[in-house]
Amino acid sequence: MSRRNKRIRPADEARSYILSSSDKPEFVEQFIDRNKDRGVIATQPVDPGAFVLEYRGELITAEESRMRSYNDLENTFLFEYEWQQRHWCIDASKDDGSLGRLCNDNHKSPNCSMKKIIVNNRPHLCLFAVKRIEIGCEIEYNYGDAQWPWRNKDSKKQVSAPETNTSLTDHPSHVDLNMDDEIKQVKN
Ligand SMILES: C[S@@+](CC[C@H](N)C(=O)[O-])C[C@H]1O[C@@H](n2cnc3c(N)ncnc32)[C@H](O)[C@@H]1O
Repeated sequence: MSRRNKRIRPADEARSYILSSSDKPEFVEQFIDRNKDRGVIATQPVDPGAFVLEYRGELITAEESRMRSYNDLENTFLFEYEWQQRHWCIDASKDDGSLGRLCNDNHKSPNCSMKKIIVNNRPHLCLFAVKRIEIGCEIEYNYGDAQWPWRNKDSKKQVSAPETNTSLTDHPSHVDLNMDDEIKQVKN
């Protein structure tokens, strides 16, 4: 008798967490350091390709996001992307207790990447592992090409003091207009 592979497909797992608006219990929020403040840590090993977390927030058009007023810190919780020839934004500026919005930037060797995943004809953003992630490792992805101040070693001190940090203004949000990994969800 052939053994059935019961491992859930990453896209199906993503869909089920999207629909239940919940996070996988094997990830936890943790204080990282003075510069990053909070981040997200794996409490179980994660296989390459596995679904990690949804970047949950309010789905609005990019035009709408430009009409709203955000402070510099809130701006870093906006993620702009393209879907069906339109520009969209996930506004995760409100702290809803979800973990995806707390994952920090790593443009050199991220362990996750962001993908669009379409559920009930709405584009969601989810993090998937690009390599094995060991217990205790921080979940990190590449915020995109903007000149984020923490990427410049000289601006380290400035980033650690958000109230005086005005350098984010020129780079208001994560922008990934070329994200080509789209997972179309067809299962209902
Ligand atoms: C989307 S939030 C991530 C969650 C944030 N760490 C928190 O505690 O709310 C983006 C902010 O995290 C910090 N951050 C993200 N990646 C960082 C990094 N690699 N180094 C230093 N700070 C980082 C910056 O302050 C940035 O404004």
